[in-house]
Amino acid sequence: MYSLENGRIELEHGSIKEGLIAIASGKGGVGKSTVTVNLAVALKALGKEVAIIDADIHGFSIPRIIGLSDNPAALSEKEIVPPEKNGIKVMSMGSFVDEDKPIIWRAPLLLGALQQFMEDVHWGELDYLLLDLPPGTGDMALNIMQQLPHAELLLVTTPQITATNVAGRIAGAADKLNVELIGIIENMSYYQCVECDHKEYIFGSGGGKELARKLSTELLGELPLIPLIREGGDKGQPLVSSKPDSKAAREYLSIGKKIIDRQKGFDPDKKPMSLKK
Ligand SMILES: Nc1ncnc2c1ncn2[C@@H]1O[C@H](COP(=O)(O)OP(=O)(O)OP(=O)(O)O)[C@@H](O)[C@H]1O
Repeated sequence: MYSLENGRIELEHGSIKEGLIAIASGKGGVGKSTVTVNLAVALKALGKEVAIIDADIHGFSIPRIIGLSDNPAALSEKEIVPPEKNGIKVMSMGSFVDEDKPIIWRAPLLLGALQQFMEDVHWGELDYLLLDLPPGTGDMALNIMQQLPHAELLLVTTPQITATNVAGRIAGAADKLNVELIGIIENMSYYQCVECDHKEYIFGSGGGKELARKLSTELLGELPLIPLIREGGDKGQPLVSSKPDSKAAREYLSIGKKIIDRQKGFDPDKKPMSLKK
């Protein structure tokens, strides 16, 4: 599917220098796709070349959140040019897998689509490739991690105890697959009143911190629950690009910096697998 040379991932039509990051959550609706897009925009603002693969089989929402309307272009059967928005290349498996099909029929197609994306897409020279995983500890998320042994895991959770418990489970499964955990992003940490700035901890507090402690990893940031983030996602104008000076955008930039600062090469002893097409 890819090879490793001089500490970077070499693809058929490009390379990844700094990170192949799988973004996961224990359950749906915690804001994983919203976080993926805003983090990508933050990394781009910090000077990195970034691309996203939308592999969330339960709803391919990345194109909507980033505001992408273009489709990939096929140069030939084995060469695909990805569409771009805000300088970020995006490939959504939704363009290749019929969204009306029940999930059990979509799932097997996804691994084939993932291999095709890694091999046939003109990614160019990337610093980061972010992968929006299906939520939960289902086979899909684990299968994808198994295919991409150099992917590292970034967990998104809300502070709620039920969310952090299931998020912990996916981290445990990743650990068994020898996938490294980068850290935890707590989303919807608190609601901040636009009138008086008062913070309300709607889903409780401290869940992300506690999970990070349990998993011996870092809590990379705590993002507020604010209408601006939801509106940005609905309009296809991610907050980090439309309101870069907002407190939430600055939190995303701080998370992006932490990810960049921890940069280390890809482990040459891990071997990628190829699937039969
Ligand atoms: N911090 C936030 N503040 C306000 N709204 C948010 C925030 N994060 C996400 N949302 C909103 O919550 C909803 C769910 O977000 P999103 O689709 O990103 O979740 P998800 O975890 O990817 O869900 P799934 O995996 O089930 O598709 C969306 O309407 C999104 O705009």
